[in-house]
Amino acid sequence: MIPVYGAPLGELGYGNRFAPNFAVKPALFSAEECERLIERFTMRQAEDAGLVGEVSMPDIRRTDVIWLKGEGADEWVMRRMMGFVADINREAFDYVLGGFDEALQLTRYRAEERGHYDWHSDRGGQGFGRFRKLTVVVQLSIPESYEGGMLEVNATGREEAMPRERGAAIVFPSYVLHRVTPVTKGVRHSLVTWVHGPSFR
Ligand SMILES: O=C(O)CCC(=O)C(=O)O
Ligand SMILES: [Fe+2]
Repeated sequence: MIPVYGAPLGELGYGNRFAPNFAVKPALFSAEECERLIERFTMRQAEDAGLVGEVSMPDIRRTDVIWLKGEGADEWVMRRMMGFVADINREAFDYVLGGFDEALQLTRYRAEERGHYDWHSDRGGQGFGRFRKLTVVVQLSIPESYEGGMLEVNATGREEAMPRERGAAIVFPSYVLHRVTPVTKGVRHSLVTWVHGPSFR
């Protein structure tokens, strides 16, 4: 049973006992796997598989990103995500999903630049951004190794802090507002995946 946070409402007649605002799966990735992904930032000059990008909208967002295509040496990451999303969607969200139409994002937030990402929704924008239905964030860093950098979601008009445990996956509908507060000490890393599909109906 996948733990689902956000009150289960019981059977209300729509065939979905949970319909959660978000869900959390502890330890989707092991400590070693998180470390392996974080290392990509130190190897980045040698990268040829991953696309490397800097994001410049510093008021809204101050992060470094590396894009993983989920192929070759990174295929295991995509496989883990696909299996997990299939399970959590079946158990909790029950959305009609199509696929993983964008690269996976490795994100780094550094205290020295007050790394952060202000309130936003992942839906909209261009291309496949309009078809995002679920967002999955994996906490890659050791919680004690950084301060600030809280992932918060606001699905109901109330801000809720997400767990920080290393390897935990947090899933929410991509339209839900969320943010990462400024990192004030150390570095926070995350892995972000979007799942796409046809419009809600
Ligand atoms: O790093 C995170 O926890 C969230 C990142 C995010 O919201 C995004 O890249 O859209
Ligand atoms: Fe986001």
